[in-house]
Amino acid sequence: MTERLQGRVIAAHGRHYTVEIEDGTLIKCFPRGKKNDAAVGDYVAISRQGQDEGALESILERKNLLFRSDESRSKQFAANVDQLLIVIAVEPPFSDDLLGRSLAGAWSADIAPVILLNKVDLIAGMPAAQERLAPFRSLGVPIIEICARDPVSVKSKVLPLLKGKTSLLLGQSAMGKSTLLNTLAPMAQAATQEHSVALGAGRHTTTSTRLYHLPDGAGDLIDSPGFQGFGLLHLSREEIERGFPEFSAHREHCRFYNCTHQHEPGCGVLAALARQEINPARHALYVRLVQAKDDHESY
Ligand SMILES: Nc1nc2c(ncn2[C@@H]2O[C@H](COP(=O)(O)OP(=O)(O)OP(=O)(O)O)[C@@H](O)[C@H]2O)c(=O)[nH]1
Ligand SMILES: [Zn+2]
Repeated sequence: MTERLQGRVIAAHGRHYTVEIEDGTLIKCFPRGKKNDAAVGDYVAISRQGQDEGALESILERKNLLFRSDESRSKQFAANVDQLLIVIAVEPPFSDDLLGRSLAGAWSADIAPVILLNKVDLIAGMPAAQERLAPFRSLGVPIIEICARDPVSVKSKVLPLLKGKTSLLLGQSAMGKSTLLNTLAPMAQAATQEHSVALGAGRHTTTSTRLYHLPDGAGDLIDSPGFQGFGLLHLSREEIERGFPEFSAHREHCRFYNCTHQHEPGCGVLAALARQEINPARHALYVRLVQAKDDHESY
């Protein structure tokens, strides 16, 4: 007898998925057919076969789907995300490019980004970090200062943001993402190590994407491996443009309806750039993303 159920994908390991059903039971599911390409966070219909195995029958409608990319391809990795938490640190220096890409990726998928500035106990580095964050602050992105090692700081500043939401945690290596996750969800620690690779000296790094429930119903958190890109190659130019909300008021002044804001005469965005109302680094990132997409498509 097979039983039809619905659940949520909480982990993906190559060809099989861990699906959590309503009563909390974890069911190991294999996709039926080839096109059931589910991502962590997906709500799915399954048919249970035995106590803890089943087949993934279909993916229920998604609110959004995020991709990650390397040089050669984009791969979907998280679905139904309400909020993107981007962990950066006072030290080592974070990448402006990656931060800008993460923000563009979030906005293009209609996800609210929040920057978590970690290691604020390293006070000597604070002025420089604040200066580098100024352009992002002026875009209106909330910047929360934390010390991931300190449970008091994490509980008072991060927990309130998470209630009732699925948040995706993203961070370059060494920013303190694992430390934050372990402070937020102590039970996640064991799981992290189980799904991780030892790097020597007892250090572990995340190798697969996983959804954790925070204690006391505080929210759901998706952790993913350190990232190089934010899967922006699959976006259309219009979607990339949505990743730059500060362009939208100026775009209305473009002479051509299909203006790409790179070289066109009468471009409202370029005019705003010339008046220093748009940050040059942000416009340069936009151009890089559009050109990378064009190169990718003609490849
Ligand atoms: N001073 C200080 N150091 C911290 C803080 N949070 C994390 N660290 C240290 O920063 C280093 C990197 O932290 P991790 O949590 O391993 O970083 P990660 O971002 O998960 O990095 P990967 O595992 O490479 O993905 C470790 O040595 C931590 O002890 C903090 O709030 N203050
Ligand atoms: Zn334009």
